[in-house]
Amino acid sequence: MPSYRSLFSDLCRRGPVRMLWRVGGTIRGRIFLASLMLSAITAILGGYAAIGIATTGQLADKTYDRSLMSINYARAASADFAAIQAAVARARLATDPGERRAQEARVNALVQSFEEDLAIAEERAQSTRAAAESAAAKEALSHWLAARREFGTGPQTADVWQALDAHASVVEQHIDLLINFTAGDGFSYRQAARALVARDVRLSMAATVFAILLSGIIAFLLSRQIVRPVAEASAVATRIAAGDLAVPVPEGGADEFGALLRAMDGMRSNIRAMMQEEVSQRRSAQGLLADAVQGSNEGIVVADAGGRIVMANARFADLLGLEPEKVAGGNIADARGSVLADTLIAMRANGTSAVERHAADGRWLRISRSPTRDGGFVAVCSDISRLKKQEDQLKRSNLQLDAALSNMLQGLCLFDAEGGLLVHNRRFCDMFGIEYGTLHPGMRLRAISSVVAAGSAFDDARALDLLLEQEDLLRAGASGALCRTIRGDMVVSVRQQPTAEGGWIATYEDVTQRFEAEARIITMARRDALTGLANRMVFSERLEDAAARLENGSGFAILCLDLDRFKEVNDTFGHPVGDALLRGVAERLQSCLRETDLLARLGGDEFAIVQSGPCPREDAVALATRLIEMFEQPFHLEDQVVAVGVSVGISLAPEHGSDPDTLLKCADLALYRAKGGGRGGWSFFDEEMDLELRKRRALENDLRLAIAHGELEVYFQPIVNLAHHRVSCCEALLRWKHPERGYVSPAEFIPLAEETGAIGAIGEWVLRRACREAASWPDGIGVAVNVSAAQFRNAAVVRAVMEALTESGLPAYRLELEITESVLLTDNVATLATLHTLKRLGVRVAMDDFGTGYSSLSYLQSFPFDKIKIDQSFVRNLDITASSRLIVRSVVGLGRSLGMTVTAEGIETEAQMEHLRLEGCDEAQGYLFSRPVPAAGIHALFDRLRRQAA
Ligand SMILES: Nc1nc2c(ncn2[C@@H]2O[C@H](COP(=O)(O)O[C@H]3[C@@H](O)[C@H](n4cnc5c(=O)[nH]c(N)nc54)O[C@@H]3COP(=O)(O)O)[C@@H](O)[C@H]2O)c(=O)[nH]1
Repeated sequence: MPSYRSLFSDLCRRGPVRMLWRVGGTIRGRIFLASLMLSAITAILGGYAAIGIATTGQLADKTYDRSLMSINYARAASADFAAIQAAVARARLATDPGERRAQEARVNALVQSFEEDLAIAEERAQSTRAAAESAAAKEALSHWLAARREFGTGPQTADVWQALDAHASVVEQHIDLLINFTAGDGFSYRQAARALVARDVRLSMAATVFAILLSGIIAFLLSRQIVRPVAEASAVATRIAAGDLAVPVPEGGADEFGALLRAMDGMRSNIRAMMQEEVSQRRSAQGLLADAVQGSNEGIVVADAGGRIVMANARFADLLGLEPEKVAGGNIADARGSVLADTLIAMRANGTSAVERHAADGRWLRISRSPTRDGGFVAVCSDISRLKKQEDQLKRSNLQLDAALSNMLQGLCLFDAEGGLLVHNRRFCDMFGIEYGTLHPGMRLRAISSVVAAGSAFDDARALDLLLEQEDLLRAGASGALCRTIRGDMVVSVRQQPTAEGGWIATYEDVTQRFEAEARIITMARRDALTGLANRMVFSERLEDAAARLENGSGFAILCLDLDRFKEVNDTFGHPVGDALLRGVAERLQSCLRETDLLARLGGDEFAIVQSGPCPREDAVALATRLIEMFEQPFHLEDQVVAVGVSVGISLAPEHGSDPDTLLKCADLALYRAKGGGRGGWSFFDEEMDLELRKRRALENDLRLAIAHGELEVYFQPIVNLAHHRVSCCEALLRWKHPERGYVSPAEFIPLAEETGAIGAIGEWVLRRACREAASWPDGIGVAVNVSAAQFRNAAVVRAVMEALTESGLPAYRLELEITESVLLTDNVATLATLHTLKRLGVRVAMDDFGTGYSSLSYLQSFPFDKIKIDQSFVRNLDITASSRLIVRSVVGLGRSLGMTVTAEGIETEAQMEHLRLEGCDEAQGYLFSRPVPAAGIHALFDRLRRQAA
């Protein structure tokens, strides 16, 4: 229904008729209009009655209030006038002047009352004539009063009295007329009121009848508008509800019933569409079901009470061994002889619902049969041959699993998600001393513990503890491992892990042997395998402990020990003797110590002691002295008598520092000093060593940057063939020009580079430079490059050589590598392999500084060197010691016999050169020919030497 606001706006816009038409188009609008009309009629009737009552009231008021009041006052005025006349008469008759005055005053008061009463009577008078009479009465009174004053106190004659009476009667006449007129007016009003009431009664009755009639018509029209369509709609709805979806639905108007009927029509159409949809869905579902049944891998049959096949799919026909066409409409009994038909018949007879049958063709069939309400049955037949096969396999697997479980070396328990035992093996029972078979599936760990507590053959509380501990783990839902000792010394490792199904698998392994082995390994990891002493790790720990205790005021000393001549012993007598020596040394050292001291072997022939005590300095001196004395006696080892000494470096804490590393370094520096000061001595660390250490560090830093800063340069020193007086080769010698230090000797920085590892990069750089320069020299001149032992620690030297040759284009035979004994001292086997590789490349290898080491000769045996370089110390002493001359002769002879070139270093004089030439030395190198020169000057040098030779 439209809102009042919209109705009002419609009224304004479209006009009242169109608006009424619109409102009347709906039932609610019609009811609204009818109510409006009835209300209007009631209002009109009520209004009319109110107006009538008001008019009647006015008339009553005029009749009773005004007319009667006017009459009453007119009568009062008449009474006043009578009293005036009496008072005037008494005044006339009074003899007493006082009495007379009193009467006069009374006359005046009465006159005033008369005039007031008359005024009210005039005011309430309903007609002009009554008002005129009132005015006339007042005027007559004034005449009467004037006449009385005129006569005053004159003689009281009859004329006077008559005149006065005449005036008085005029007054009375007017008052009477006033009363009469007023009474007449009141009567007229009464009459008018009666007529009005009679008319209003008639009109009201007529209007009421009219209103009743109108209301009846409206009610009739409304009921016609509402009841009939409702009845029609109800009839249609009833028929639709009864399923008659073809019933015509009346069209209806624009009102609510029209909308209702249209909605019903829509509803009916929807129901019809839905029913059609459902029917089609059901049909398609039936189709799908039929397809599913036909396409099913299971044989499906529906038979009636007589065994007649109502429906069967192709698979059923196949399992029955018949053509599908022959099955449809046939009887199960017709197929007697087939396993399927016989089984179905038998199932019907004995009432079984599911069986499995092995057919003659080897197939396994599973047949399920359910009765139908009509006495028939539905049967489903599946070929379960593969399932059976899998079952067999599963059985076999289970047997194998059982066998595996029984033969497992580990105990095993499998628990489900609720903690109930699923599987366990014999080994578990054996480990816990219970009989196999006493545990049952579903048992929880607590119950298993109880079984163990009650019946374990070992009566071991720790086994019980282990299971209870495991139970805690299980309860916490945590996987983990426990390792406990049970049954005396059996170490059991329990591992508990979740399974994919939410359960747990626990394995129990006897790890006693492994445990012992690990314990041994742990001990070994902390012990030096050769001597049984503490190793570096234990030493470091003790050092840390001692350093941590420094705060309590307890100092300590570190003694670093190094054997003198150990390498010599090793090389001379072999490693077994060297090892035996080390064991003997360890024993002797240990025998000098107190229990609170710790002796460790740090590696090779290096030992160290942490000594704690109240007076570290004095104690350390005493100990160092004792240790050195201990070595005065030789060692008797495997039929060998070996004499070695020991040097001791000492640092003190906190005097020399509190940090373990610093203290160890200090002791090491002190050892260096002790060795430098002659073997078999001891030395304390001092600040000077520290200064040296700092200097060394600064040098290390500078050296690290030397290549990048372009401070390194390669010089070349010629090596001359003594037979032909020709330069056969040049030795590459590294030079470092430091911006502040000036030229730093290679004898100083090369060892440093070797210690810090910088020699790797520096050596490669020298190789490249040397090869590049040599490539520009005459073909017959080679280049010799020094290679440190440190460069042989890995195979990088081979790669570096190959790269240098490739980059420079220098043929390999023109490159000579000079190595010292120290190269072969380290890892002999690996180093020799590297040397052989280099030789296979075509590179020449020379043994440098020959004769200065202990084992030069033995090394000549182990590798086919191309050249031997006699150390310059022998050349220098040629003139001084016969031994030098002998050595030179021997080496030359040795080289010749081994087919090696022999070069003498450090030739400074003609005599030296001549001597060596006569001895048969092949080549010579030294200041006599030239000092090392920069690469830029080498060609000039070649020219000079060529000229000199010529
Ligand atoms: N691994 C590397 N070692 C190198 C390299 N460059 C040099 N060195 C080694 O440094 C040591 C000192 O070398 P240096 O100061 O260059 O001394 C060499 C010659 O200058 C010197 N020499 C040569 N002739 C004479 C002589 O007549 N008198 C005399 N007093 N000295 C002379 O001998 C040194 C050469 O010795 P050697 O190598 O044994 O042939 C030294 O050990 C160098 O090897 C480098 O690049 N890598």
